[in-house]
Amino acid sequence: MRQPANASNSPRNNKNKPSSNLKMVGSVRARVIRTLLAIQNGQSLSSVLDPLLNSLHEGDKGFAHALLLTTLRQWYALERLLDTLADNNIDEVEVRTTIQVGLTQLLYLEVADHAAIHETVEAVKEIDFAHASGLVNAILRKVVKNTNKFRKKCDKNHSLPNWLAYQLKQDWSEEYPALTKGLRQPAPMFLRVNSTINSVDAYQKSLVEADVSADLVELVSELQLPNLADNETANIITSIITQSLRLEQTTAVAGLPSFAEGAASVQDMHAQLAAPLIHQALINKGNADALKNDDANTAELHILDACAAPGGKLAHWLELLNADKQSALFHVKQKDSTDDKNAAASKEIDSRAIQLTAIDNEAPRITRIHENLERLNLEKSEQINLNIVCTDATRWQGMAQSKKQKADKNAPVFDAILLDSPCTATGVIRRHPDISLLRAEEDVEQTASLQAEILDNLWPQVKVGGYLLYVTCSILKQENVEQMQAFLNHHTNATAIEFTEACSWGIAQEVGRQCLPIDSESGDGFYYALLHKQK
Ligand SMILES: C[S@@+](CC[C@H](N)C(=O)[O-])C[C@H]1O[C@@H](n2cnc3c(N)ncnc32)[C@H](O)[C@@H]1O
Repeated sequence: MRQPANASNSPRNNKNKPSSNLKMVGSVRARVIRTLLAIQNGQSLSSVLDPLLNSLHEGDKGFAHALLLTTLRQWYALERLLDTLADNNIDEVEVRTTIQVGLTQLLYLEVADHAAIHETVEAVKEIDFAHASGLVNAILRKVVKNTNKFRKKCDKNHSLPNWLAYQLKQDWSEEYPALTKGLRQPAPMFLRVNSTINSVDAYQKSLVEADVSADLVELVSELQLPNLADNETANIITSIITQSLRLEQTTAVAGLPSFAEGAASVQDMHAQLAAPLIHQALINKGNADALKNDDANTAELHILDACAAPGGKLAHWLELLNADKQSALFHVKQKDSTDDKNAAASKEIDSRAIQLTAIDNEAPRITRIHENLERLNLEKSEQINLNIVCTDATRWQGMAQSKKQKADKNAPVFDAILLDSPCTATGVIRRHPDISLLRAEEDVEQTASLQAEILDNLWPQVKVGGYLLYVTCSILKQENVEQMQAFLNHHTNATAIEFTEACSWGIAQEVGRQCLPIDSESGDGFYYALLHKQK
Protein backbone atom coordinates (compact mmCIF):
# COMPACT_ATOMS: atom_id res chain seq x y z
CA MET A 1 0.00 0.00 0.00
CA ARG A 2 1.23 3.46 -0.79
CA GLN A 3 2.10 5.87 1.96
CA PRO A 4 0.33 9.22 2.23
CA ALA A 5 2.35 12.38 1.87
CA ASN A 6 3.26 13.45 5.37
CA ALA A 7 3.03 17.16 6.02
CA SER A 8 6.01 17.01 8.32
CA ASN A 9 8.35 15.82 5.60
CA SER A 10 9.37 16.97 2.19
CA PRO A 11 7.55 15.06 -0.59
CA ARG A 12 11.08 14.47 -1.87
CA ASN A 13 11.45 11.98 0.97
CA ASN A 14 8.26 10.08 0.25
CA LYS A 15 8.80 6.46 -0.54
CA ASN A 16 5.69 6.74 -2.65
CA LYS A 17 6.83 9.02 -5.39
CA PRO A 18 4.23 9.82 -8.03
CA SER A 19 4.96 8.80 -11.59
CA SER A 20 7.18 11.36 -13.27
CA ASN A 21 6.23 11.20 -16.95
CA LEU A 22 4.73 14.63 -17.50
CA LYS A 23 1.99 14.19 -20.11
CA MET A 24 0.55 17.50 -21.18
CA VAL A 25 -2.80 16.15 -22.37
CA GLY A 26 -6.39 16.45 -21.22
CA SER A 27 -8.23 19.21 -19.40
CA VAL A 28 -6.54 22.19 -17.74
CA ARG A 29 -7.08 20.66 -14.30
CA ALA A 30 -5.65 17.28 -15.35
CA ARG A 31 -2.55 19.06 -16.68
CA VAL A 32 -2.13 21.05 -13.48
CA ILE A 33 -2.45 17.84 -11.43
CA ARG A 34 0.21 16.16 -13.58
CA THR A 35 2.47 19.18 -13.16
CA LEU A 36 2.07 19.02 -9.38
CA LEU A 37 2.92 15.32 -9.46
CA ALA A 38 6.09 16.10 -11.42
CA ILE A 39 7.08 18.69 -8.78
CA GLN A 40 6.51 16.15 -6.01
CA ASN A 41 8.75 13.88 -8.01
CA GLY A 42 11.58 16.39 -7.71
CA GLN A 43 11.17 18.64 -10.75
CA SER A 44 11.36 22.39 -10.14
CA LEU A 45 8.46 24.69 -10.88
CA SER A 46 10.60 26.67 -13.33
CA SER A 47 11.29 23.50 -15.35
CA VAL A 48 7.61 22.48 -15.61
CA LEU A 49 5.77 25.80 -15.77
CA ASP A 50 6.57 26.66 -19.38
CA PRO A 51 5.73 23.17 -20.72
CA LEU A 52 2.37 23.45 -18.93
CA LEU A 53 1.54 26.96 -20.15
CA ASN A 54 2.82 26.33 -23.68
CA SER A 55 0.52 23.32 -23.95
CA LEU A 56 -2.58 25.44 -23.29
CA HIS A 57 -4.79 27.81 -25.26
CA GLU A 58 -4.16 31.47 -24.48
CA GLY A 59 -7.47 31.79 -22.63
CA ASP A 60 -6.64 28.94 -20.21
CA LYS A 61 -3.14 30.04 -19.24
CA GLY A 62 -4.14 32.52 -16.53
CA PHE A 63 -6.37 30.00 -14.75
CA ALA A 64 -3.79 27.21 -14.97
CA HIS A 65 -1.07 29.51 -13.60
CA ALA A 66 -3.25 30.67 -10.70
CA LEU A 67 -4.41 27.12 -9.91
CA LEU A 68 -0.87 25.73 -9.91
CA LEU A 69 0.77 28.55 -7.95
CA THR A 70 -2.04 28.87 -5.40
CA THR A 71 -2.14 25.12 -4.77
CA LEU A 72 1.63 25.15 -4.17
CA ARG A 73 1.42 28.18 -1.85
CA GLN A 74 -1.31 26.53 0.25
CA TRP A 75 0.12 23.03 -0.13
CA TYR A 76 0.83 22.01 3.45
CA ALA A 77 -2.26 23.74 4.89
CA LEU A 78 -4.40 21.92 2.30
CA GLU A 79 -2.74 18.62 3.20
CA ARG A 80 -3.54 19.10 6.86
CA LEU A 81 -7.12 20.05 6.04
CA LEU A 82 -7.48 17.03 3.77
CA ASP A 83 -6.40 14.73 6.59
CA THR A 84 -9.29 16.03 8.71
CA LEU A 85 -11.84 15.68 5.87
CA ALA A 86 -11.33 12.05 4.94
CA ASP A 87 -12.72 9.23 7.08
CA ASN A 88 -9.76 7.03 6.20
CA ASN A 89 -6.20 7.77 5.19
CA ILE A 90 -5.94 8.58 1.52
CA ASP A 91 -2.82 6.80 0.38
CA GLU A 92 -2.55 7.63 -3.29
CA VAL A 93 -0.57 10.80 -3.96
CA GLU A 94 -2.43 11.27 -7.27
CA VAL A 95 -5.78 11.30 -5.47
CA ARG A 96 -4.55 13.59 -2.69
CA THR A 97 -3.14 15.98 -5.25
CA THR A 98 -6.42 16.03 -7.16
CA ILE A 99 -8.39 16.82 -4.01
CA GLN A 100 -5.93 19.60 -3.10
CA VAL A 101 -6.46 21.10 -6.56
CA GLY A 102 -10.23 20.91 -5.95
CA LEU A 103 -9.89 22.54 -2.52
CA THR A 104 -7.80 25.39 -3.97
CA GLN A 105 -10.60 26.20 -6.41
CA LEU A 106 -13.24 26.17 -3.68
CA LEU A 107 -11.31 28.00 -0.96
CA TYR A 108 -8.92 30.36 -2.76
CA LEU A 109 -10.04 30.90 -6.36
CA GLU A 110 -13.34 32.27 -7.49
CA VAL A 111 -14.47 29.13 -9.28
CA ALA A 112 -18.18 28.30 -9.07
CA ASP A 113 -18.73 25.31 -6.73
CA HIS A 114 -20.44 23.08 -9.28
CA ALA A 115 -17.72 23.71 -11.91
CA ALA A 116 -14.91 23.13 -9.40
CA ILE A 117 -16.43 19.82 -8.25
CA HIS A 118 -17.52 18.51 -11.65
CA GLU A 119 -14.28 19.36 -13.45
CA THR A 120 -12.07 18.01 -10.65
CA VAL A 121 -13.96 14.72 -10.58
CA GLU A 122 -13.51 14.49 -14.37
CA ALA A 123 -9.81 15.24 -13.96
CA VAL A 124 -9.21 12.37 -11.55
CA LYS A 125 -10.68 10.06 -14.18
CA GLU A 126 -8.41 11.58 -16.83
CA ILE A 127 -5.29 10.79 -14.81
CA ASP A 128 -6.46 7.17 -14.58
CA PHE A 129 -7.66 7.19 -10.99
CA ALA A 130 -11.39 6.88 -11.82
CA HIS A 131 -11.87 4.54 -8.84
CA ALA A 132 -11.41 7.61 -6.59
CA SER A 133 -13.99 9.82 -8.32
CA GLY A 134 -16.66 9.13 -5.67
CA LEU A 135 -14.22 10.02 -2.87
CA VAL A 136 -13.12 13.26 -4.59
CA ASN A 137 -16.75 14.19 -5.15
CA ALA A 138 -17.73 13.47 -1.52
CA ILE A 139 -14.89 15.47 0.04
CA LEU A 140 -15.39 18.51 -2.18
CA ARG A 141 -19.17 18.45 -1.54
CA LYS A 142 -18.50 18.36 2.20
CA VAL A 143 -16.40 21.53 1.86
CA VAL A 144 -18.95 23.55 -0.15
CA LYS A 145 -21.46 23.07 2.67
CA ASN A 146 -19.39 25.53 4.73
CA THR A 147 -16.67 27.05 2.62
CA ASN A 148 -15.94 29.88 5.09
CA LYS A 149 -15.39 27.51 7.98
CA PHE A 150 -12.94 25.37 5.98
CA ARG A 151 -11.11 28.41 4.57
CA LYS A 152 -10.60 29.73 8.11
CA LYS A 153 -9.43 26.30 9.23
CA CYS A 154 -6.97 26.17 6.36
CA ASP A 155 -5.72 29.71 6.98
CA LYS A 156 -5.12 28.96 10.65
CA ASN A 157 -2.45 26.45 9.72
CA HIS A 158 0.91 27.59 8.41
CA SER A 159 1.58 26.26 4.94
CA LEU A 160 5.15 25.09 5.44
CA PRO A 161 6.76 21.72 6.09
CA ASN A 162 7.01 21.26 9.86
CA TRP A 163 10.83 21.28 9.95
CA LEU A 164 10.90 24.68 8.24
CA ALA A 165 8.14 26.17 10.39
CA TYR A 166 10.00 24.97 13.49
CA GLN A 167 13.28 26.52 12.33
CA LEU A 168 11.61 29.83 11.44
CA LYS A 169 10.00 29.94 14.87
CA GLN A 170 13.42 29.42 16.45
CA ASP A 171 15.00 32.13 14.31
CA TRP A 172 12.19 34.70 14.19
CA SER A 173 9.89 34.14 17.15
CA GLU A 174 8.54 37.72 17.08
CA GLU A 175 8.05 37.88 13.32
CA TYR A 176 6.92 34.24 12.98
CA PRO A 177 3.12 34.76 12.61
CA ALA A 178 3.52 37.50 10.00
CA LEU A 179 6.29 35.60 8.29
CA THR A 180 4.35 32.36 7.84
CA LYS A 181 1.39 34.39 6.59
CA GLY A 182 3.60 36.40 4.20
CA LEU A 183 5.26 33.31 2.74
CA ARG A 184 1.95 31.96 1.38
CA GLN A 185 1.09 35.19 -0.47
CA PRO A 186 2.13 36.12 -4.02
CA ALA A 187 5.07 38.53 -4.27
CA PRO A 188 4.83 41.87 -6.06
CA MET A 189 6.68 42.38 -9.34
CA PHE A 190 9.57 44.89 -9.37
CA LEU A 191 11.54 46.40 -12.21
CA ARG A 192 15.09 47.70 -12.32
CA VAL A 193 15.52 50.44 -14.89
CA ASN A 194 18.65 50.15 -17.03
CA SER A 195 20.46 53.37 -16.09
CA THR A 196 22.69 53.18 -19.18
CA ILE A 197 19.58 53.57 -21.37
CA ASN A 198 17.08 55.69 -19.45
CA SER A 199 16.30 57.27 -16.11
CA VAL A 200 13.79 55.79 -13.67
CA ASP A 201 11.58 58.87 -14.19
CA ALA A 202 11.60 58.54 -17.96
CA TYR A 203 10.82 54.82 -17.79
CA GLN A 204 8.01 55.36 -15.32
CA LYS A 205 6.47 57.81 -17.78
CA SER A 206 6.71 55.29 -20.59
CA LEU A 207 4.97 52.76 -18.33
CA VAL A 208 2.12 55.21 -17.78
CA GLU A 209 1.81 55.62 -21.57
CA ALA A 210 1.64 51.82 -21.87
CA ASP A 211 -1.12 51.72 -19.23
CA VAL A 212 1.07 49.96 -16.68
CA SER A 213 0.80 51.42 -13.15
CA ALA A 214 3.97 51.43 -11.08
CA ASP A 215 5.19 53.09 -7.87
CA LEU A 216 8.70 54.31 -7.30
CA VAL A 217 10.30 52.50 -4.34
CA GLU A 218 13.36 54.06 -2.75
CA LEU A 219 15.62 52.15 -0.40
CA VAL A 220 18.25 53.90 1.67
CA SER A 221 21.41 52.07 2.67
CA GLU A 222 23.87 53.75 5.00
CA LEU A 223 27.29 52.23 5.61
CA GLN A 224 30.26 53.06 7.78
CA LEU A 225 33.13 52.50 5.36
CA PRO A 226 36.79 52.84 6.40
CA ASN A 227 38.31 56.25 5.80
CA LEU A 228 40.33 56.84 2.66
CA ALA A 229 43.31 58.04 4.64
CA ASP A 230 45.70 55.62 6.31
CA ASN A 231 43.84 55.75 9.57
CA GLU A 232 41.65 52.74 9.07
CA THR A 233 39.87 53.25 12.37
CA ALA A 234 38.07 56.40 11.20
CA ASN A 235 34.91 55.84 9.23
CA ILE A 236 32.93 57.70 6.67
CA ILE A 237 29.20 57.32 6.45
CA THR A 238 27.94 56.73 2.95
CA SER A 239 24.32 56.75 1.90
CA ILE A 240 23.12 54.94 -1.17
CA ILE A 241 19.65 55.32 -2.60
CA THR A 242 18.40 52.40 -4.64
CA GLN A 243 15.38 53.02 -6.83
CA SER A 244 13.08 50.42 -8.23
CA LEU A 245 9.57 50.31 -9.65
CA ARG A 246 6.84 48.18 -8.12
CA LEU A 247 4.12 47.24 -10.57
CA GLU A 248 0.56 47.42 -9.34
CA GLN A 249 -0.13 44.14 -11.10
CA THR A 250 2.11 41.38 -12.34
CA THR A 251 2.51 41.95 -16.06
CA ALA A 252 4.01 39.87 -18.87
CA VAL A 253 7.34 41.41 -19.88
CA ALA A 254 6.16 41.54 -23.49
CA GLY A 255 3.75 44.28 -22.31
CA LEU A 256 6.55 46.45 -20.85
CA PRO A 257 7.90 49.31 -23.00
CA SER A 258 11.24 48.58 -24.74
CA PHE A 259 11.81 45.49 -22.61
CA ALA A 260 13.29 43.53 -25.51
CA GLU A 261 15.65 46.47 -26.14
CA GLY A 262 16.96 46.30 -22.57
CA ALA A 263 15.26 49.33 -21.01
CA ALA A 264 14.45 47.43 -17.81
CA SER A 265 14.79 44.09 -16.04
CA VAL A 266 12.56 42.19 -13.66
CA GLN A 267 14.35 42.06 -10.30
CA ASP A 268 13.10 41.98 -6.74
CA MET A 269 13.58 45.27 -4.85
CA HIS A 270 15.78 43.65 -2.20
CA ALA A 271 17.87 41.91 -4.88
CA GLN A 272 18.49 45.41 -6.22
CA LEU A 273 20.49 46.29 -3.09
CA ALA A 274 23.43 44.02 -3.98
CA ALA A 275 25.09 45.85 -6.85
CA PRO A 276 24.89 49.36 -5.30
CA LEU A 277 26.37 48.06 -2.01
CA ILE A 278 29.40 46.37 -3.59
CA HIS A 279 29.76 49.23 -6.07
CA GLN A 280 29.92 51.77 -3.25
CA ALA A 281 32.51 49.66 -1.43
CA LEU A 282 34.55 49.46 -4.63
CA ILE A 283 34.39 53.24 -5.08
CA ASN A 284 35.67 53.58 -1.52
CA LYS A 285 38.57 51.27 -2.29
CA GLY A 286 39.15 52.92 -5.68
CA ASN A 287 39.41 56.30 -3.97
CA ALA A 288 41.74 54.93 -1.31
CA ASP A 289 44.01 53.42 -3.97
CA ALA A 290 44.02 56.65 -5.96
CA LEU A 291 45.09 58.62 -2.91
CA LYS A 292 47.75 56.17 -1.81
CA ASN A 293 49.01 55.29 -5.28
CA ASP A 294 51.64 53.03 -3.84
CA ASP A 295 50.62 49.87 -5.52
CA ALA A 296 51.29 48.84 -9.09
CA ASN A 297 47.95 47.03 -9.08
CA THR A 298 45.99 50.26 -8.94
CA ALA A 299 46.23 50.62 -12.74
CA GLU A 300 43.46 48.07 -12.95
CA LEU A 301 40.65 47.09 -10.66
CA HIS A 302 39.83 43.41 -10.44
CA ILE A 303 36.36 42.47 -9.38
CA LEU A 304 34.51 39.18 -9.16
CA ASP A 305 30.87 38.20 -9.31
CA ALA A 306 30.94 34.72 -7.77
CA CYS A 307 27.85 32.56 -8.37
CA ALA A 308 26.65 34.97 -11.00
CA ALA A 309 24.07 33.11 -13.07
CA PRO A 310 21.62 34.03 -14.51
CA GLY A 311 23.26 37.42 -14.16
CA GLY A 312 20.65 39.66 -12.52
CA LYS A 313 23.07 41.28 -10.08
CA LEU A 314 25.95 41.14 -12.56
CA ALA A 315 23.90 43.13 -15.08
CA HIS A 316 23.00 45.67 -12.39
CA TRP A 317 26.68 46.06 -11.41
CA LEU A 318 27.65 46.53 -15.07
CA GLU A 319 24.94 49.17 -15.44
CA LEU A 320 26.37 51.04 -12.45
CA LEU A 321 29.96 50.70 -13.66
CA ASN A 322 29.03 51.90 -17.13
CA ALA A 323 27.00 54.82 -15.77
CA ASP A 324 29.83 55.78 -13.41
CA LYS A 325 32.80 56.13 -15.72
CA GLN A 326 33.57 59.60 -14.40
CA SER A 327 34.10 58.41 -10.83
CA ALA A 328 37.43 58.13 -9.05
CA LEU A 329 37.01 54.41 -9.39
CA PHE A 330 38.09 54.71 -12.98
CA HIS A 331 41.13 56.94 -12.52
CA VAL A 332 44.72 56.38 -11.52
CA LYS A 333 46.51 59.34 -9.95
CA GLN A 334 50.23 59.83 -10.17
CA LYS A 335 52.33 61.17 -7.33
CA ASP A 336 54.22 64.29 -8.25
CA SER A 337 57.71 63.90 -6.78
CA THR A 338 58.05 67.67 -6.23
CA ASP A 339 55.03 67.66 -4.00
CA ASP A 340 54.86 66.33 -0.53
CA LYS A 341 52.96 63.16 0.20
CA ASN A 342 49.72 65.05 0.39
CA ALA A 343 47.30 62.91 -1.57
CA ALA A 344 45.36 65.95 -2.73
CA ALA A 345 48.40 66.94 -4.77
CA SER A 346 48.15 63.82 -6.89
CA LYS A 347 47.27 64.46 -10.46
CA GLU A 348 45.02 62.43 -12.64
CA ILE A 349 46.86 60.79 -15.47
CA ASP A 350 45.11 57.75 -16.68
CA SER A 351 41.91 55.89 -17.02
CA ARG A 352 41.70 52.76 -15.06
CA ALA A 353 40.45 49.54 -16.59
CA ILE A 354 38.13 47.18 -14.77
CA GLN A 355 38.65 43.42 -15.05
CA LEU A 356 35.30 41.90 -14.15
CA THR A 357 35.15 38.12 -13.82
CA ALA A 358 31.86 36.30 -13.35
CA ILE A 359 31.79 32.64 -12.38
CA ASP A 360 29.12 29.99 -11.94
CA ASN A 361 29.27 26.21 -12.05
CA GLU A 362 26.14 25.57 -14.16
CA ALA A 363 26.71 25.85 -17.89
CA PRO A 364 23.03 26.27 -18.92
CA ARG A 365 22.70 29.11 -16.42
CA ILE A 366 25.85 30.73 -17.86
CA THR A 367 24.08 30.76 -21.24
CA ARG A 368 21.34 32.78 -19.55
CA ILE A 369 23.93 35.33 -18.34
CA HIS A 370 24.97 35.90 -21.97
CA GLU A 371 21.34 36.21 -23.10
CA ASN A 372 20.53 38.70 -20.34
CA LEU A 373 23.61 40.84 -20.95
CA GLU A 374 22.97 40.83 -24.68
CA ARG A 375 19.41 42.09 -24.21
CA LEU A 376 20.69 44.82 -21.90
CA ASN A 377 23.52 45.69 -24.30
CA LEU A 378 26.10 45.11 -21.54
CA GLU A 379 28.39 42.42 -22.98
CA LYS A 380 30.95 44.87 -24.32
CA SER A 381 32.23 48.07 -22.83
CA GLU A 382 35.28 50.27 -23.44
CA GLN A 383 36.76 50.15 -19.97
CA ILE A 384 35.29 46.97 -18.59
CA ASN A 385 36.80 43.68 -19.61
CA LEU A 386 34.23 41.00 -18.80
CA ASN A 387 35.22 37.36 -18.49
CA ILE A 388 32.55 34.76 -17.76
CA VAL A 389 33.80 31.37 -16.58
CA CYS A 390 32.01 28.11 -15.81
CA THR A 391 33.81 26.81 -12.75
CA ASP A 392 33.45 25.66 -9.16
CA ALA A 393 33.71 28.52 -6.67
CA THR A 394 34.91 26.16 -3.92
CA ARG A 395 38.16 25.58 -5.83
CA TRP A 396 38.62 28.22 -8.53
CA GLN A 397 41.58 30.60 -8.25
CA GLY A 398 41.50 33.99 -9.98
CA MET A 399 44.44 34.62 -12.27
CA ALA A 400 47.00 37.21 -11.22
CA GLN A 401 47.24 39.93 -13.88
CA SER A 402 49.99 42.35 -12.89
CA LYS A 403 53.71 41.50 -12.98
CA LYS A 404 53.95 42.07 -9.26
CA GLN A 405 51.13 39.64 -8.63
CA LYS A 406 52.44 37.06 -11.07
CA ALA A 407 55.72 37.10 -9.18
CA ASP A 408 53.84 36.13 -6.06
CA LYS A 409 51.43 33.38 -6.97
CA ASN A 410 49.65 33.68 -3.62
CA ALA A 411 48.99 37.40 -3.96
CA PRO A 412 45.30 38.17 -3.67
CA VAL A 413 43.69 39.33 -6.88
CA PHE A 414 40.35 41.01 -6.22
CA ASP A 415 39.47 44.49 -5.05
CA ALA A 416 35.87 43.47 -4.50
CA ILE A 417 33.85 40.27 -4.64
CA LEU A 418 30.09 39.93 -4.84
CA LEU A 419 29.20 36.48 -3.54
CA ASP A 420 25.52 35.78 -4.17
CA SER A 421 25.80 32.45 -2.50
CA PRO A 422 23.89 29.26 -3.28
CA CYS A 423 21.33 28.90 -0.48
CA THR A 424 18.07 27.18 0.44
CA ALA A 425 16.18 30.06 -1.26
CA THR A 426 13.70 30.08 1.62
CA GLY A 427 13.46 33.88 1.20
CA VAL A 428 11.90 33.54 -2.26
CA ILE A 429 9.24 30.92 -1.45
CA ARG A 430 6.55 33.44 -2.47
CA ARG A 431 7.89 33.40 -6.04
CA HIS A 432 8.97 29.75 -6.05
CA PRO A 433 6.48 27.96 -3.78
CA ASP A 434 7.83 24.59 -4.98
CA ILE A 435 10.81 25.25 -2.66
CA SER A 436 8.63 24.25 0.31
CA LEU A 437 8.09 20.88 -1.31
CA LEU A 438 11.55 20.31 -2.70
CA ARG A 439 13.78 21.30 0.24
CA ALA A 440 14.46 18.89 3.07
CA GLU A 441 15.78 19.64 6.53
CA GLU A 442 19.20 18.15 5.79
CA ASP A 443 19.65 20.58 2.88
CA VAL A 444 20.24 23.45 5.33
CA GLU A 445 23.35 21.87 6.83
CA GLN A 446 24.68 20.86 3.42
CA THR A 447 24.07 24.31 1.97
CA ALA A 448 25.70 26.04 4.92
CA SER A 449 28.80 23.83 4.45
CA LEU A 450 28.95 24.69 0.75
CA GLN A 451 28.66 28.40 1.58
CA ALA A 452 31.52 28.12 4.10
CA GLU A 453 33.67 26.30 1.51
CA ILE A 454 33.08 29.00 -1.09
CA LEU A 455 33.82 31.75 1.45
CA ASP A 456 37.02 30.00 2.54
CA ASN A 457 38.20 29.71 -1.05
CA LEU A 458 37.35 33.27 -2.10
CA TRP A 459 38.37 35.27 0.97
CA PRO A 460 42.15 34.76 0.52
CA GLN A 461 41.68 36.16 -3.01
CA VAL A 462 40.48 39.54 -1.70
CA LYS A 463 43.22 42.19 -1.55
CA VAL A 464 43.95 44.00 1.71
CA GLY A 465 41.57 46.97 1.81
CA GLY A 466 39.15 45.07 -0.44
CA TYR A 467 35.57 43.94 0.18
CA LEU A 468 33.38 40.88 -0.07
CA LEU A 469 29.61 41.30 -0.10
CA TYR A 470 27.93 38.11 1.11
CA VAL A 471 24.34 37.72 -0.09
CA THR A 472 21.75 34.99 0.23
CA CYS A 473 18.04 34.78 -0.50
CA SER A 474 17.56 32.64 2.61
CA ILE A 475 15.72 33.54 5.81
CA LEU A 476 17.48 30.91 7.92
CA LYS A 477 20.06 32.28 10.36
CA GLN A 478 22.35 29.30 9.89
CA GLU A 479 23.04 30.43 6.32
CA ASN A 480 23.21 34.12 7.20
CA VAL A 481 24.19 35.80 10.45
CA GLU A 482 25.46 32.55 11.98
CA GLN A 483 27.48 31.80 8.86
CA MET A 484 29.06 35.26 9.08
CA GLN A 485 29.75 34.99 12.81
CA ALA A 486 31.54 31.67 12.25
CA PHE A 487 33.46 33.22 9.35
CA LEU A 488 34.59 36.21 11.41
CA ASN A 489 35.68 33.90 14.23
CA HIS A 490 37.92 32.00 11.83
CA HIS A 491 39.27 34.95 9.82
CA THR A 492 40.93 37.54 11.99
CA ASN A 493 41.71 39.74 8.96
CA ALA A 494 37.98 40.23 8.25
CA THR A 495 35.77 42.90 9.78
CA ALA A 496 32.08 43.43 9.14
CA ILE A 497 31.14 46.86 7.82
CA GLU A 498 28.38 48.41 9.87
CA PHE A 499 25.04 49.30 8.36
CA THR A 500 23.69 52.28 10.28
CA GLU A 501 20.17 52.62 11.67
CA ALA A 502 19.34 54.92 8.74
CA CYS A 503 18.96 51.84 6.51
CA SER A 504 15.36 51.71 5.37
CA TRP A 505 15.35 47.97 4.71
CA GLY A 506 15.83 44.78 6.66
CA ILE A 507 16.39 43.99 10.30
CA ALA A 508 19.78 44.68 11.90
CA GLN A 509 21.61 41.48 12.82
CA GLU A 510 24.77 41.05 14.88
CA VAL A 511 26.43 40.95 11.47
CA GLY A 512 24.65 42.32 8.40
CA ARG A 513 20.96 42.91 7.76
CA GLN A 514 18.09 40.53 7.03
CA CYS A 515 15.03 41.30 4.91
CA LEU A 516 11.92 39.23 5.63
CA PRO A 517 9.09 38.76 3.11
CA ILE A 518 6.37 39.79 5.53
CA ASP A 519 4.76 42.77 3.91
CA SER A 520 2.70 42.06 0.78
CA GLU A 521 4.20 45.16 -0.91
CA SER A 522 7.75 44.38 0.07
CA GLY A 523 10.62 42.47 -1.46
CA ASP A 524 12.03 39.02 -0.87
CA GLY A 525 13.95 37.58 2.07
CA PHE A 526 17.52 38.59 1.27
CA TYR A 527 20.44 38.75 3.70
CA TYR A 528 23.42 41.09 3.26
CA ALA A 529 26.78 41.32 5.04
CA LEU A 530 29.73 43.39 3.80
CA LEU A 531 33.19 42.22 4.85
CA HIS A 532 36.35 44.34 4.72
CA LYS A 533 39.85 42.88 4.60
CA GLN A 534 42.48 44.23 6.94
CA LYS A 535 46.20 43.63 7.05
C1 LIG B 1 21.53 32.72 -5.90
S1 LIG B 1 22.03 32.07 -7.40
C2 LIG B 1 22.87 33.41 -8.15
C3 LIG B 1 21.95 34.46 -8.73
C4 LIG B 1 22.71 35.52 -9.50
N1 LIG B 1 23.75 36.13 -8.72
C5 LIG B 1 21.79 36.60 -10.02
O1 LIG B 1 21.72 37.68 -9.43
O2 LIG B 1 21.15 36.38 -11.05
C6 LIG B 1 23.35 31.05 -6.91
C7 LIG B 1 24.19 30.51 -8.05
O3 LIG B 1 25.25 29.77 -7.49
C8 LIG B 1 25.65 28.80 -8.42
N2 LIG B 1 26.48 27.82 -7.71
C9 LIG B 1 26.10 26.87 -6.83
N3 LIG B 1 27.17 26.19 -6.39
C10 LIG B 1 28.26 26.72 -6.98
C11 LIG B 1 29.65 26.44 -6.96
N4 LIG B 1 30.16 25.47 -6.18
N5 LIG B 1 30.47 27.18 -7.73
C12 LIG B 1 29.98 28.16 -8.53
N6 LIG B 1 28.67 28.46 -8.60
C13 LIG B 1 27.82 27.76 -7.83
C14 LIG B 1 24.33 28.28 -8.96
O4 LIG B 1 24.51 27.69 -10.22
C15 LIG B 1 23.49 29.57 -9.01
O5 LIG B 1 23.50 30.10 -10.30
